[in-house]
Amino acid sequence: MLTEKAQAKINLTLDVLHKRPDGYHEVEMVMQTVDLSDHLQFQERADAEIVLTCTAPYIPLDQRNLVYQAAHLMRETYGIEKGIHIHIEKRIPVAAGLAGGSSDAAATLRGLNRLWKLGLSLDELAVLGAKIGSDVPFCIYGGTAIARGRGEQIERLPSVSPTWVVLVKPPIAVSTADVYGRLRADEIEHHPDTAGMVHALTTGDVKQISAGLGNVLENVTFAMYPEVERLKQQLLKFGAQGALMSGSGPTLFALVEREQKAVRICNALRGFSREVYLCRFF
Ligand SMILES: C[C@](O)(CO)[C@H](O)COP(=O)(O)OP(=O)(O)OC[C@H]1O[C@@H](n2ccc(N)nc2=O)[C@H](O)[C@@H]1O
Ligand SMILES: Nc1ncnc2c1ncn2[C@@H]1O[C@H](COP(=O)(O)OP(=O)(O)OP(=O)(O)O)[C@@H](O)[C@H]1O
Repeated sequence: MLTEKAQAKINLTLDVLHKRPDGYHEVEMVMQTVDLSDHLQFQERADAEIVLTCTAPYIPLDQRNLVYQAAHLMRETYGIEKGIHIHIEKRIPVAAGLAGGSSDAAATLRGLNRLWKLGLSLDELAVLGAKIGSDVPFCIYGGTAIARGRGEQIERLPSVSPTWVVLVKPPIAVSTADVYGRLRADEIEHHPDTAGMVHALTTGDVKQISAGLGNVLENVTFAMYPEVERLKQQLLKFGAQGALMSGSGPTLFALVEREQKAVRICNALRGFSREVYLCRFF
């Protein structure tokens, strides 16, 4: 049996440049993985089936699951007829803006590449991953990177110091397509400074990184779910230097310099939310 971890991601910046003729949005985002991860186990089967099991209920285990799509794509592309059982131990909150499904798909591509001894590079896996979803290529590499295009063009950045991250997820699920669908790309007033964030990351200074956080999807999700904005205000009130919504939301995060302070913020948040996580850049 082979295992693979699937890390959650946060968007330190998320900028939309314009809407494209193909319906997707041209983005520029600074992405970072954190050490909150799903655990996947791969076991070969004697038949030719793709079988999924998952610890979390309500997640589809058929073609709708991105893990199924990744396994199917690998078999089709490389003419593999072997069956596979993939067990997903879910720890990343679902429909949260943390790329849980995308990261599971990326881990499946990496895991099957090893299991079936295909010898593919990460760059080759990222090209396959883009066929499944815009966030999948970044999840193939993990770490710190700038994503451009519809999110699939990845420029990897040097790894940064393992900053503490407080995550809090309001009890709602947000559809990424809905949020992009409501965005008016030509009416965005404040674009985050991507280059500034890349520079701030090189200093490792949490204050400077926090000051540069920005996500143009925040206002769209806040308008749909005002409780997300209220929770962001709570996070700031509890002493976070900066806070931001990740991806299309609704998860919010704050970067914190010292562990003790991060623990204090988590404890304060637990009075308001059942889903609070303490993790680090990974
Ligand atoms: C919000 C982010 O998670 C930030 O990292 C990503 O931009 C979205 O990545 P994702 O969930 O992997 O997105 P996909 O599964 O490729 O697309 C879901 C839907 O989001 C919209 N979408 C996605 C990416 C993009 N650059 N422009 C878009 O308009 C499209 O309506 C698409 O149908
Ligand atoms: N392996 C998977 N894990 C979780 N959800 C999955 C998976 N495969 C498909 N899905 C479906 O995808 C939907 C979105 O889940 P996911 O957790 O990937 O969202 P997300 O974290 O908001 O992603 P992103 O940040 O890329 O927009 C869920 O409603 C779920 O039914």
